[in-house]
Amino acid sequence: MSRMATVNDVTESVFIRACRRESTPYTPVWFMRQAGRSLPEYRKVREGVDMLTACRTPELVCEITVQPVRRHAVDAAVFFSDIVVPLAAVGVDVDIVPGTGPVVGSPIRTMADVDKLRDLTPDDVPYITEAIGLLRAELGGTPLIGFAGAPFTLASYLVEGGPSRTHAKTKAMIYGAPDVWNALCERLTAITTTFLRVQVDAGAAAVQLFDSWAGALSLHDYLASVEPHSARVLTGVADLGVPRIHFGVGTGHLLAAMADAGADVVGVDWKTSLTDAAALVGHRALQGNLDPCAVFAPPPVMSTMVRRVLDDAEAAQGHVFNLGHGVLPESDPDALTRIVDLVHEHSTRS
Ligand SMILES: Cc1c2[nH]c(c1CCC(=O)O)Cc1[nH]c(c(CCC(=O)O)c1C)Cc1[nH]c(c(CCC(=O)O)c1C)Cc1[nH]c(c(C)c1CCC(=O)O)C2
Repeated sequence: MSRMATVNDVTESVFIRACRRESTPYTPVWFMRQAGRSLPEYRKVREGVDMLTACRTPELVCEITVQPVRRHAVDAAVFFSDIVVPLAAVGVDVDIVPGTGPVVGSPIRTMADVDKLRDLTPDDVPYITEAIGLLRAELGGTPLIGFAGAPFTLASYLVEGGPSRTHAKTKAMIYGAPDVWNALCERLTAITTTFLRVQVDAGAAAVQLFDSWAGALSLHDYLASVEPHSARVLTGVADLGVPRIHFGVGTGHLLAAMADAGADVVGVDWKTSLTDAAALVGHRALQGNLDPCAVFAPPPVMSTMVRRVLDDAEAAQGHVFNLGHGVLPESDPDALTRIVDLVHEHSTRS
């Protein structure tokens, strides 16, 4: 089968094969936030266009998504969008403030607030389908990763009203108003599931569920109040047959639970070694986990750090190389290109 595959068959690409834990000629690599402010060509096309407008402009989304593929020769593209795009599409008053992140005009605190949150339908996001259509033609054999925010990470922005270090108001809702919390997460689960399905239906070859802030929760709270909702999202897209990546930051204590939630690939930040992660997640591929600050290391040190991640990943069957979190805006893009080359060179199997 695979020998018959053409180079344009994304389902047989190195990235998708690694997600499925099949043999690959080398370790595939992409970077979270590879499209973004680290690239001068990104800053140029974003001039005078606010983030949410950019996300709703298919030609711009297509160009920005392809930029890092062109420049770094990464093994996958990640759809240029944001986790709050589906929330804005159902009428939530949310804006993305440069240097801050998502800010919500009327935070959700009560059941009446939750009741105002309506369901997403594919007709709410025609620009997503259109952008992915353009990308399929543009990307050829390079797989496109679609993504969405997991219920907890989305809820945190909605409840806090913006970014939060402690997630105090969100945890107060979990502890003090579990009925409101669960109702909110049920709505977000439906929105997120639809948003992922729209992306796969349009041609995304894999999906990543970002529960970026789940690491702020104890294992007990995660299992009791968050994991069931994320699991419903992941099982809600299982029939689509594309690899599902589940990622969070600071989740060393949650990796087994995040794998059990229904992930094919578990994303790991830089604080947990892939050797330790492999022991926790069982029969799943791993994604990660170079420190995003490795780009600031002198070249020989950076090279050693890349090798260490590849060595640690030998404990896992199936490895997608990535950073442990997103590309920092101040990263030198040439350092990112070097990382791609190093990963390919060091992992080439004869
Ligand atoms: C928590 C979260 C958000 N958005 C996202 C997450 C989960 C991933 C993570 O943990 O980093 C997801 C996201 N946001 C963006 C992508 C693009 C795809 C990629 O290249 O990875 C992805 C995957 C574009 C973006 N989303 C955002 C930018 C920067 C805005 C700009 O370039 O003007 C980009 C490229 C804005 C955004 N949106 C959000 C934040 C925290 C910020 C940064 C605010 C800032 O520092 O200015 C919320």
